[in-house]
Amino acid sequence: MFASRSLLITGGTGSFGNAVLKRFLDTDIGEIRIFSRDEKKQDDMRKRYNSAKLKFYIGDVRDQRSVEQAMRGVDFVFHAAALKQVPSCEFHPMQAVRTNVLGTENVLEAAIAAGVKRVVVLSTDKAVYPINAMGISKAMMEKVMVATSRNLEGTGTVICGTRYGNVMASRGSVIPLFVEQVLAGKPITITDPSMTRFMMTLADAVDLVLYAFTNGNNGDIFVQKAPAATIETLARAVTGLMGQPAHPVNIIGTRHGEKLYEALLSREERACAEDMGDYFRVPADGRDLNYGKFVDQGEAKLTQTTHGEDYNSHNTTRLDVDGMTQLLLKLEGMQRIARGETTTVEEC
Ligand SMILES: O=c1ccn([C@@H]2O[C@H](COP(=O)(O)OP(=O)(O)O[C@H]3O[C@H](CO)[C@H](O)[C@H](O)[C@H]3O)[C@@H](O)[C@H]2O)c(=O)[nH]1
Repeated sequence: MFASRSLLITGGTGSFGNAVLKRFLDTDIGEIRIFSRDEKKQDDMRKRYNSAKLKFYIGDVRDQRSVEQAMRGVDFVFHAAALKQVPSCEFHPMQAVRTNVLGTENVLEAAIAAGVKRVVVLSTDKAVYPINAMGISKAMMEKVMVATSRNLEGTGTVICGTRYGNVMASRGSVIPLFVEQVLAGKPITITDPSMTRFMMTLADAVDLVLYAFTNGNNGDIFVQKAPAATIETLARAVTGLMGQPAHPVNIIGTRHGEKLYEALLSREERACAEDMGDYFRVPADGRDLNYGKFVDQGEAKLTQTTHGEDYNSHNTTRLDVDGMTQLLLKLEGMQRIARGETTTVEEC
């Protein structure tokens, strides 16, 4: 399937890029291009993988020329470059617009011009009913992807997207923080014990992108059906695994820009989504530039949304402490923590 093909990963030095790489390096893929701003991380990757298939491109999705240069001769693109931190986007919303919205436009335009066959853009549950600048910019990114996809007839390029929830133990996230707090003998800081989050492993995130890559039509957005847990359950599972079930807890309150629960599908999308087993597919709501569906045509399916529910971390399968513990044990870092062999749990 990939024989002699070229794959470009924007933001490829991050944990997602590394996880995708590991999946692809042993296939018959011709080359994998890592595109990012970070020369130090690129150098680390070059040494770590020591593979002739890997090619490194210093650039920024904001810089159209750097994107165009990296795109020449590419067959497939995974667009992971983004500003993902809620607080920094909240303070610098235009930076989120530049990277997440305009940067995505640059990537899509360059991909179409270079005749790339398939592009998958990565989004987040925070783009659904967004309340913070990171989520709003990702929601706009999705709109740019869908609008661009309507114009692709005759180009041979297919672009689609994925949304995922919290990737467990990603850098700077709550699981490594809880582990650190337990090891330092400090109380665990819980925002709101009843807050829920979808729980996905990095491997799940890669599977989802590969599913979209294989099955996506123009403008589709894919989400994975994922379980969720309350933060209280998560904290209990972490402390239990570390042999400290009675570790003290400090309730600190909800942080700015944060929701009680996240949604992977809005009510309106859920009414139109196709159930693909482990995944939902949200098709683009118009395949051409006829605005009728937005102006003077209705759709019976959408009427259901009056009564329907979104797909969110409060109404999906709920993990109890045992279930959460089993999921945590899928992470190698967490297995080592449970055995007392290491002090760091971060993925990659
Ligand atoms: O000290 C803390 C910190 C966090 N939390 C809670 O733990 C959950 C997860 O928090 P994270 O900071 O791990 O994750 P966020 O949901 O805030 O956002 C994360 O997931 C996003 C995707 O949805 C982006 O990838 C983002 O960069 C990443 O930080 C939240 O309910 C939060 O309230 C606590 O209880 N105590």
